[in-house]
Amino acid sequence: MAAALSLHDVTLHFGGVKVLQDVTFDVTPGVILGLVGPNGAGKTSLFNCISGHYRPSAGSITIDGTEVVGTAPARLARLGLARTFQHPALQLDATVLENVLLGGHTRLRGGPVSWSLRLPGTVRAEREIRQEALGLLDRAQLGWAANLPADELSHGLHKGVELCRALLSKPAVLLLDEPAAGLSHGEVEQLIDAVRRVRAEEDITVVVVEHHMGLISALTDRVVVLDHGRLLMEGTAAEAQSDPRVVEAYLGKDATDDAA
Ligand SMILES: Nc1ncnc2c1ncn2[C@@H]1O[C@H](COP(=O)(O)OP(=O)(O)OP(=O)(O)O)[C@@H](O)[C@H]1O
Repeated sequence: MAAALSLHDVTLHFGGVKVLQDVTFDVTPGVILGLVGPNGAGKTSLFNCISGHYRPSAGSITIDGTEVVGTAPARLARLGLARTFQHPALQLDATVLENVLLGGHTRLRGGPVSWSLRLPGTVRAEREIRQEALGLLDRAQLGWAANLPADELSHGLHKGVELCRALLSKPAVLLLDEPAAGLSHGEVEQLIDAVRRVRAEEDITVVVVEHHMGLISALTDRVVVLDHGRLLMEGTAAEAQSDPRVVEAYLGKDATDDAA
């Protein structure tokens, strides 16, 4: 079930450096939101605040009204948040399937003791989750790689495996951090299709950080533009691309003056 994500006055300081200042926006359930902005704007830092990897210096972040600031990433996963990383974080010596199965962990009831007792409910749930993992890999055209060590796959395929792992947790909110980085043109097209399919088949809210404006235009319902740690504008991708403030943030004031 897609969840609402709300940020209110999120501020992050590293020592004396203000990385994020009073960032406020809402993401409606079921929407794909793009988080864009020039290098160093604070996109990844904001992402890390949402996913619990950074703790904001001030402000509030809620998922369906529940405050999540200060909640550890593992607990956030149980609350329905999943993310991918700019540089896929896979266990390279484990198989592709084993990597995807890590995403199903949050769906198993009980804890290490009941899991190790191999109770019938645990065995049944594990079997179902394994079938779902194989189904996700098949749909991502990665079924052939299920039993290969992740190490043997390319960077582009690692991104696909990471997306399967995130989806196996059945997230209410999915965060994608630069999913197109390092992908070929064809791989970006496949990624766009994959996220569209997820959108059509799952009830899910997606936030995507991305520099690839083709992907942002193709996928997002709305975008939030950050610049120097502040929210610069919010609207559709087309509105953002024609907004003089956004053009100036990306290209610098001189370039916009030249174009005038
Ligand atoms: N752990 C950290 N300690 C100190 N400064 C940091 C840390 N992480 C990020 N910063 C600084 O915060 C600012 C925002 O960085 P961030 O990576 O969030 O930007 P970004 O918009 O994601 O950039 P890019 O598009 O290049 O990935 C930068 O000035 C960066 O140097």
